[in-house]
Amino acid sequence: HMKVHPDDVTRVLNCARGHDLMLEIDRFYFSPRKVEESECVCYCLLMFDDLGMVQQWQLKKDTLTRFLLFVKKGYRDAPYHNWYHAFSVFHFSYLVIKNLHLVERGYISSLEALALMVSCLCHDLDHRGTTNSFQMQSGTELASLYSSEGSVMERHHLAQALCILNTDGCNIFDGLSSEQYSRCLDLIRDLILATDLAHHIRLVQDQEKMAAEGFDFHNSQHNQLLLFLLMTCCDLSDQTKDWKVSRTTADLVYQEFFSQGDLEKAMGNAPLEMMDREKARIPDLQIQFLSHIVCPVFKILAQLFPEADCLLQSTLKNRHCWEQASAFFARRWESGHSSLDILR
Ligand SMILES: Cc1nc2ccc(C(=O)NCC(C)C)cc2n2c(-c3cc(OC(C)(C)C)ccc3Cl)nnc12
Ligand SMILES: [Mg+2]
Ligand SMILES: [Zn+2]
Repeated sequence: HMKVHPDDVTRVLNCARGHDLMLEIDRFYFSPRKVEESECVCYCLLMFDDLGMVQQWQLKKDTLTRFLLFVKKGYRDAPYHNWYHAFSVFHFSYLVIKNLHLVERGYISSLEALALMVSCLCHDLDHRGTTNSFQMQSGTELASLYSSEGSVMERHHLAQALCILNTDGCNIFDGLSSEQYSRCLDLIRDLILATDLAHHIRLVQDQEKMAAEGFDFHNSQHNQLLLFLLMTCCDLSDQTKDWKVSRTTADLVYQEFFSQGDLEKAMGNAPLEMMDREKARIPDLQIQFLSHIVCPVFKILAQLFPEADCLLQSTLKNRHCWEQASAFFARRWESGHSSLDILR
């Protein structure tokens, strides 16, 4: 099983001591993928501390450090679904909590903010770079464990998160009351399961209705819909950064998709066009993904929080870039070139 060396904990704690947050790390345009891998865990500590979470929830720094190191080790080196994805999703939860003043304004409780941050860190633990339908079609061991309930990968990510929390010296919630502890685990369960795309698609109309009506602080359903919306926004946050980040991320996602497509072909199954490196037209697929999934989500966020309008604008700008790339790509595609190198 995974192991974390005590020297690793000491090294991170020394790095965090007297270290102040990197300039502008708390701005929406900051890209967490710029942080050195060896400094990520230290920055997680600093972000928890910056939001007053360490103080408020009596988080012990060595326990939190050990937990973070286990989470980091719990990710595989898939092209996209790796530790850097988890770190960047976590960083975005820090950004929205801090910049939209979600707790001070009473949109979410401090416990919900803590659960959101921890869920972001753990939400894709031990991802293999393949989709839920791939698990089912190829009858993986995860499918045999979870396929009857659906959300196969998300149930595995949750199981891995609970396993780390139950590892000696990693229970960051041992300063919470038993009632707060069970509430926090319920939230983490709901939030990680909410990262299943199918779950999001079922909820998005209710989230749009909530944004149109205006957030009702006395409606617990609005509180829950907002938490799921925030989770999805964090999971998609690369698309709110500049074009280079947005395009690079798409590259990584399609590396995973095309590897899955190759596997499916080798198994005699026909992959989705999106997963078939011979057929997929990435710019057009990205225009669809941004139009149908990404921009609608950040439109809802911007309707609820005017400060978030810059995020919506970034996703629209990135979609425009893909539209220009698509026109250019179509011309090159016709003349036999197929890689994204033309966009470099
Ligand atoms: C750049 C980028 N392109 C993507 C292109 C297509 C798809 C895809 O699954 N299309 C299937 C059809 C039915 C829509 C996802 C993409 N994607 C994600 C992503 C989001 C996820 O789910 C949430 C977060 C709940 C939306 C889950 C998994 C992933 Cl990989 N993250 N970045 C990307
Ligand atoms: Mg996921
Ligand atoms: Zn994710």
